[in-house]
Amino acid sequence: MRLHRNLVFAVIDALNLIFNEKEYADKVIEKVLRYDKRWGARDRGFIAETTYDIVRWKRLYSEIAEVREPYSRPNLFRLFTVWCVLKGISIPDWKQLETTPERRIKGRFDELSKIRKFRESIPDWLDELGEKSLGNDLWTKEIAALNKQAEVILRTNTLKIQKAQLQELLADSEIETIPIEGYPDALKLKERKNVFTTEAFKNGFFEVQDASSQLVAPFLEVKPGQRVVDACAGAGGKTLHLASQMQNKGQLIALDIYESKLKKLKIRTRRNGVHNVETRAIDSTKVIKKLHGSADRVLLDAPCSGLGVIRRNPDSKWKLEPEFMERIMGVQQDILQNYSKMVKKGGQMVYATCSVLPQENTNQVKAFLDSENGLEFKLIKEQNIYSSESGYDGFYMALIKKI
Ligand SMILES: C[S@@+](CC[C@H](N)C(=O)[O-])C[C@H]1O[C@@H](n2cnc3c(N)ncnc32)[C@H](O)[C@@H]1O
Repeated sequence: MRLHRNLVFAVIDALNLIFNEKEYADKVIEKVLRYDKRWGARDRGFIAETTYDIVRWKRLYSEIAEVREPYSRPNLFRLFTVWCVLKGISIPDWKQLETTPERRIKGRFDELSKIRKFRESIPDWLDELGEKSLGNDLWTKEIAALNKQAEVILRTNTLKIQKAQLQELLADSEIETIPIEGYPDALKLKERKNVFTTEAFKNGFFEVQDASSQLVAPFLEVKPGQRVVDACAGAGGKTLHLASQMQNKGQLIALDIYESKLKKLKIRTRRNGVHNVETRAIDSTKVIKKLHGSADRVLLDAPCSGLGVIRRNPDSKWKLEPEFMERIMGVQQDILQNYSKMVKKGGQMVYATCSVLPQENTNQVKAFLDSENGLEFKLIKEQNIYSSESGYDGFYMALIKKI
């Protein structure tokens, strides 16, 4: 691979913003990709993937290069040099890239790879928490799986098109996909491509949604005509899936504490041809109280550590903090305690997270069921989805019935 100076400089700029200015990686990449309109798909792919790679392996590469935060520009180039050597890319003769002892980099890599927190490039506290929560064997496998680059998975919008038809349509735009067994609406891209510029996307024929996430809406067992509340709807990934499962019939109320996210959801409903969604921002406890005892189905896709989705958000490894974990677990229990009141007798709710930690998952459900508010509820089934077993994101979901 021949390295182009302006693309490498864009990567260094991106790393500076992510590591030193603490900006979000996805936003930074969007910004940096706007530098030059002439860059083609391969150039853009190089910038995005190289930046994500170095973010993912920040701790390992920093240890190898013996550099510390905040990173000076020469030190960011040192991280980049480590990336080149470990990828087997020959280092160009640029003044920014000093002659590097390749053998030393490879030697340090072999040595550090014996220790999980360096090999998997994770903070000490997170490695300790993972091992304590999942046990040594499962955590070792899981964190390795969570460090792999995520594939691009689409969910067919069955309100508009059937999967086979969508597959053909995408093939016409040179996007080859394969169905995934056990995930009825999913298509996996054979090769990473930008799907957002396709006519099929603009026409609302699909959404990009990880395979594990596609299991959540069906777990709630919604039926057309029901009243369904999606209580932590965000920008609506699962709301749209619920709407298609309800065949656009019935009432789907999408709630979130952020109006801005619900606005994005509205735009997506229009593209998807979804007509049965009503959004309401939770700006007081009244919003929930009004819905007490009224919903056939409630989805609690709770805010969480996001540990199950670090394949696609590798910078969250560096943003997560123990204090945040404590706080978010409090929010999760509040959500179970208060939002479960919206379920009517005989109705069902799903509590889900994109985390693999039992503290955020099965323990929260157990604490709820053991509490006074939980007395009228019964656990029907729960599922831990580990990335190391499924090959997709880590998730948890529990189906709970009000008796
Ligand atoms: C895991 S995300 C939801 C993702 C979304 N369901 C989807 O499929 O795209 C959790 C959401 O919960 C929202 N949230 C955080 N605290 C909340 C609360 N107390 N009540 C309702 N929503 C909350 C966040 O704004 C965030 O959008």
